[in-house]
Amino acid sequence: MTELLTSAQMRANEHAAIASGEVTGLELMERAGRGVVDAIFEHWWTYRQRPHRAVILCGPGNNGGDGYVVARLLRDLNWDVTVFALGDPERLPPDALTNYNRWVETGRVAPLTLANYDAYSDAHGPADLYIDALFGTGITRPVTGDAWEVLGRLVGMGQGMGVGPVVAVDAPSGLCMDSGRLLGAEGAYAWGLNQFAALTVTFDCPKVGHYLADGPGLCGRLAVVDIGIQKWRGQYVVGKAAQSVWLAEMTPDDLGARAVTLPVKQAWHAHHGQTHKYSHGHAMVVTGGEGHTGAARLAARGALRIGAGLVTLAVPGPAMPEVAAQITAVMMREISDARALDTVLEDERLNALCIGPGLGFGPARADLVRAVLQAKRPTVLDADALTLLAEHEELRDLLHDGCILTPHGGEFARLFPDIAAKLTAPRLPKPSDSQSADLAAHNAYRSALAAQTGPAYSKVDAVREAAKRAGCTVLLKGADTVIARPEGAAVVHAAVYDRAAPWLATAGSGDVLAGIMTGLLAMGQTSVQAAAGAVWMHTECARAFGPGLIAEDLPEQIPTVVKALVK
Ligand SMILES: NC(=O)C1=CN([C@@H]2O[C@H](COP(=O)(O)OP(=O)(O)OC[C@H]3O[C@@H](n4cnc5c(N)ncnc54)[C@H](O)[C@@H]3O)[C@@H](O)[C@H]2O)[C@@H](O)CC1
Ligand SMILES: [K+]
Repeated sequence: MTELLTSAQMRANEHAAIASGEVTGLELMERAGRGVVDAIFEHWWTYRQRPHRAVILCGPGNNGGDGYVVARLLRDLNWDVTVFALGDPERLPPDALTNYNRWVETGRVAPLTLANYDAYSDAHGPADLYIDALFGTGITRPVTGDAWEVLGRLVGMGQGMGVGPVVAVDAPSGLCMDSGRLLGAEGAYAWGLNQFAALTVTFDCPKVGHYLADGPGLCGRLAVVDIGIQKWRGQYVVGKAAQSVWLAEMTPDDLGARAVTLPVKQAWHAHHGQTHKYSHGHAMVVTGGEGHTGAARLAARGALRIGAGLVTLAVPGPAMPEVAAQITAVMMREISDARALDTVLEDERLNALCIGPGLGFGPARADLVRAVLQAKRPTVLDADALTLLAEHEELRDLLHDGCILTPHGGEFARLFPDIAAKLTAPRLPKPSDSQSADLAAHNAYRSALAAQTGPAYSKVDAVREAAKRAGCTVLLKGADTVIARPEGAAVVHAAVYDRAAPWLATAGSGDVLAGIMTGLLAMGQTSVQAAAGAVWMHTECARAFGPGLIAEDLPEQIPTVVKALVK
């Protein structure tokens, strides 16, 4: 799996590399700048054919330093390059200053002001390429003033004829690379979340913020450039597992994805190498009442298709005919109440449980959740079970290490309202109209904005906090799904960039996900393996099917995806 780094981890890697004496900061900056140019040429072959006109925005730190390297390399290829610099270039850090000095030997730099930028644009019209090298991992507070306004001018670039795209160096400026949240809430830039960079070129490893929240929308596409510092990765080992964030991913030739796909592979091979159906586990999915069994049936199908040896639906008596009419390989047991469920769960061979899809509400359903939790098996709690957990504190007290909670945003907010509030709160609320109209109030807002420092609270922070409180694995769904353990290990699964599958948002899709996860638990995977493997498989199935997908199609794609995986 690919590790996703935070800004602090990236800085630590860079320091370790430079401290080793094997490489200098200046060399790293040169590699970074060259990597950006190479990535641009790889994405737009026309730029390789003849020189074009570029506008480069350079910031006050090393991200700006990368920008000066790019400026020089493009100019060496006879490009017409205009650089706007934020702040006093003489105060740049040493490596960036060296590259600034090299650039000004022959190039020019204009101060980055809105007036200068607009005057240039009026005189020359749109450029062929815009490079945002204002801020990278060193961003500590919202971008304000003219720099923010000029970033707003870049929104939508690349979308008209003859208007060049934006390439972001390391990240779109203002993006918090730990949370994927744009620091700063108002203005054209903040509203152009899906129309900013066409390409973002980052270094060594992708960062967490490239995959969460606003990150993918702002970044456009993501290219990762190797600057030769892999061997210093992970020098920040104190409490490493608890700080690490991994990307759940997989391409056929992507060995990095093994940790996620291996559970699926191992389980699959084990499935074929052994003969007894009980050795592949026995999953039980609890259904809702009459007319509400579809969701649990979908989950059961997912569990069976992924490879659980046996899958049984626990069904209330009156719903038995309805279920019987619609299942074949899945079995069913009558469970009229919690006592009956207790009795059935005395069978230790039932080694993974799923409750919630279509379950319904009320005391009798809460009792079923209690029975499931008291059985202390690896358990997926989804949908209505999550709402019941939110309503009943005594049920939450029964959560154990083998549980996986799989909330979507709304369910998460019901379960962990205070944590959800931190996640959704703007770092500063938008000013009211009257505040905006009042200059003094507006300026006060501006200074409060500028005074905010540090990375924004992220979805990873939130899910880690929730997992710690719940004492079990928590998976918060979304285009950016985050899975976290109580001790802090986290996996991000992002159905973004090349893996976007918006048609996965269809009724019953979550039920299948819960079922695949339960199947993997039955097959002996740990909760993180099962959660990460299931969410990856779920998206792959959607991608394999394509648009037009309905939830029933998902389990039926599993064999195709697994076949490709184990080939
Ligand atoms: N870490 C690494 O291994 C490498 C980093 N490189 C580049 O260096 C960048 C990081 O450089 P820095 O740490 O200098 O950080 P940045 O260049 O991202 O920005 C830091 C500067 O901006 C100021 N600043 C932060 N927020 C601001 C705001 N809202 N308004 C105005 N000023 C603000 C800081 O006070 C500081 O002067 C990376 O993003 C990358 O582009 C590359 O050169 C190569 C290697
Ligand atoms: K940038």
